[in-house]
Amino acid sequence: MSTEQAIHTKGLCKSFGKNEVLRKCSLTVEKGTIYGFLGINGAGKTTMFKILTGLLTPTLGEIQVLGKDITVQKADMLRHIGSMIDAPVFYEHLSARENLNIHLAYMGVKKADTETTLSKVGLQSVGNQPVSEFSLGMKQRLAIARAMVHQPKLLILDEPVNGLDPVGIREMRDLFKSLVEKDGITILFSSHILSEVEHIADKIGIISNGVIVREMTLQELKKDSSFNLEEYFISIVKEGER
Ligand SMILES: Nc1ncnc2c1ncn2[C@@H]1O[C@H](COP(=O)(O)OP(=O)(O)OP(=O)(O)O)[C@@H](O)[C@H]1O
Repeated sequence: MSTEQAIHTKGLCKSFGKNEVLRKCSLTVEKGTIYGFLGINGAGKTTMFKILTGLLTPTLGEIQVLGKDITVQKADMLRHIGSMIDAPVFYEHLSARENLNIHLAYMGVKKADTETTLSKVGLQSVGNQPVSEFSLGMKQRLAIARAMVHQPKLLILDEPVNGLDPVGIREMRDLFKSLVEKDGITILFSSHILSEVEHIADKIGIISNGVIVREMTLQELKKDSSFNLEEYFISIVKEGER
């Protein structure tokens, strides 16, 4: 694997019983880039993210994350990955700040700038408030804060802007871009908001029925002046159904 790749999977398969959810998936995310992972409901995005973060074991195939085999060096690797997968769960009676501190302790990180992280996601003024008093969007922001507070090299975010208002979506877009441009982080994310993907992704991957059917940079795709991500996505998905 090239050292310039943050994630590389080859022939990755995952079955739940007789249900083949991922089939021979090859996915490559270059370091310091933003990768948008697209697919209709049930296509296999979350399953892929769970495998990449060690929450699920693949049935077959190779996975390199930051140059290491995640299935073998899981504990070491998790320190360098920040993730947000499924609905975030917090200690509701504790404050946002306390939740971040618990996460840091769990990750074995002694020094971290929780204040700056809270400020980056726009929660600095409510850092002492119990999470039970947070709105859905505030919890989403806190989940993003938790994914990044231990300064990972790689962020894996399943629908990170879900539930955010238009202002929040723009703020998170700017945050993700700055994490990549200033801190050299790599981001793999999924979203059904294709306009958002078009705004920030360098590369997209489309998964259909557990198969990665396309992987292209947006730069390549936009060479066609009439390119429209929504039309492109729908045509690829329909192709896969035929
Ligand atoms: N733990 C599990 N046991 C059995 N089947 C599962 C399990 N997790 C996921 N699946 C199945 O795997 C398939 C892919 O699910 P997955 O959650 O990866 O899709 P997704 O692309 O993330 O969908 P969405 O856009 O709705 O979040 C679905 O058919 C789902 O029912």
